[in-house]
Amino acid sequence: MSLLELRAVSHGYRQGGLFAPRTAKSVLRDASLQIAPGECVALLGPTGSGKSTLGRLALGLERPWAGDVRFDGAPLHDRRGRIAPVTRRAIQAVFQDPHGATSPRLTCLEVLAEPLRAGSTGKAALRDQATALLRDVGLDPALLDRLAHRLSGGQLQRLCIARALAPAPRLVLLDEAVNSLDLETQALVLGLLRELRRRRGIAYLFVTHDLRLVKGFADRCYVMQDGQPIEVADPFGPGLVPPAMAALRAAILPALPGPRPLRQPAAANAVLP
Ligand SMILES: Nc1ncnc2c1ncn2[C@@H]1O[C@H](COP(=O)(O)OP(=O)(O)OP(=O)(O)O)[C@@H](O)[C@H]1O
Repeated sequence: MSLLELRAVSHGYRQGGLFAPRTAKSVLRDASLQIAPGECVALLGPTGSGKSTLGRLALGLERPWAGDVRFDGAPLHDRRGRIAPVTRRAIQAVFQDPHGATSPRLTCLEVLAEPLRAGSTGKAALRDQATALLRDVGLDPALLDRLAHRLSGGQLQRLCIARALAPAPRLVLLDEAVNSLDLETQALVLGLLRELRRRRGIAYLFVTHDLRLVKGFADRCYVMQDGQPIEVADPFGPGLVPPAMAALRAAILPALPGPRPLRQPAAANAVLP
């Protein structure tokens, strides 16, 4: 059984307002996608193709115009439009900008306290759990009382990962979660996410526009094409791929650009037309 399933989902946004006619912008059309427990699924696509929209539907932040979003075999929202607390805790997210996702006024402990508070009693127990979470993401527990915004970008993103882990989720949406990091930190954080998945059996929906990040990280891969996620069996192989995937491949620059063909020098005695 799928952990997360989107079945023939259509969604978009109302546009216009006071001085412009109200219209509907369609973003997802008959979109379907499944993630099994413990699976890492990449969702690729160019900017504006609807990846984050699909992610927000998976988190239950928005409800689709049509179709179903199901978690663990049951509708994500009940008939009154609410999400069960246990499901809410089971689906967490890490976004691109760790500074925007944390308050500059909070210490690392306070950032972690909110998701931990629901499950733990007493200050000492909370501190112990926060310490364990920092260790899990490779951060020194001595940072616990430091203001979160005094951390480096890579450290702060690790703290956001720790916060997402706090409610023991079964699915984590990684929405461009490593894209703002430098290449070396990207590799370290991807390694950490891979290790956490192995240890905790978490499933990931890995949203990115960077095809290079998918290799060796995701089990399966979808690309957004005309409002639908299309599964691509081998994004790096020689077979045919959807045009959106071909464009993402073409966007990857060679690591070391090859030598350019030399121009033929004009002959000294060339006859000009
Ligand atoms: N709240 C909103 N109101 C109106 N339009 C929106 C809203 N959110 C997204 N859109 C529009 O929906 C389309 C898809 O946006 P979305 O953010 O899902 O794409 P994306 O593939 O995640 O892009 P990016 O890689 O740039 O984040 C875009 O045209 C965007 O302008």
